[in-house]
Amino acid sequence: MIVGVFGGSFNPPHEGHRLVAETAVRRLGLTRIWWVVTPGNPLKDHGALRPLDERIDLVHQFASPAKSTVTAFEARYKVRFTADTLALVKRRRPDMRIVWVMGADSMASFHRWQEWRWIADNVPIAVVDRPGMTFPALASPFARRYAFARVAQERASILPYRQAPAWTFLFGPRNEASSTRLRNAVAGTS
Ligand SMILES: Nc1ncnc2c1ncn2[C@@H]1O[C@H](COP(=O)(O)OP(=O)(O)OP(=O)(O)O)[C@@H](O)[C@H]1O
Ligand SMILES: O=C(O)c1ccc[n+]([C@@H]2O[C@H](COP(=O)([O-])O)[C@@H](O)[C@H]2O)c1
Repeated sequence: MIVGVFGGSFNPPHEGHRLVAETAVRRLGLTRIWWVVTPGNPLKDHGALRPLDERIDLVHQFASPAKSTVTAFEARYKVRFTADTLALVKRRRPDMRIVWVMGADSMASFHRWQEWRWIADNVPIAVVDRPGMTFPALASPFARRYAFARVAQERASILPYRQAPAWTFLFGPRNEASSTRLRNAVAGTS
């Protein structure tokens, strides 16, 4: 079983998230993709964050792509940092191969995450391109420090079988959608 672990605020979910999930399933050959709805990104202001239950419902309505599982286990197990989330999954499900899935904007600031080197050293990572974020991601401290561990996107399907550190950057169709933009549109500020 090969699972893509795709964490997000999903505040609200949008087509960009769907593209990330579909891209990861197809190009990595995932058995399932878990949409892990965070109780709150440790680096973000939570002022505009909708309640967890509401975001889970929205992701459920939205995460129709085949092979999707929507989960709020971070809240259930009281973990918030991704390193703890991934350590928990590895401990509880040693039978599974996992890949951390994120967008290029997250890769650009990945070096600010708690224990980011532990994540990179222990879990293969797949990054999906995002408009405006290609260069910041590929010039990031993560990309530079782990340049030796990059897997060419043409070989992305071997990533789940590689010992970490291993990561790939998936170019391809991109989507402009953003939760901030959707929230601002609802609030009438854009
Ligand atoms: N349009 C997109 N293209 C590629 N990746 C995306 C896109 N939108 C979100 N992601 C990725 O999905 C994950 C969850 O993102 P998140 O829920 O923060 O959405 P967001 O649109 O970036 O939200 P916000 O505008 O509130 O910061 C992150 O890994 C992020 O990089
Ligand atoms: O662990 C961290 O330090 C950390 C810092 C920033 C973001 N994350 C995780 O990255 C995922 C995407 O977050 P977001 O808010 O951009 O959707 C989500 O699972 C967050 O918990 C994790």
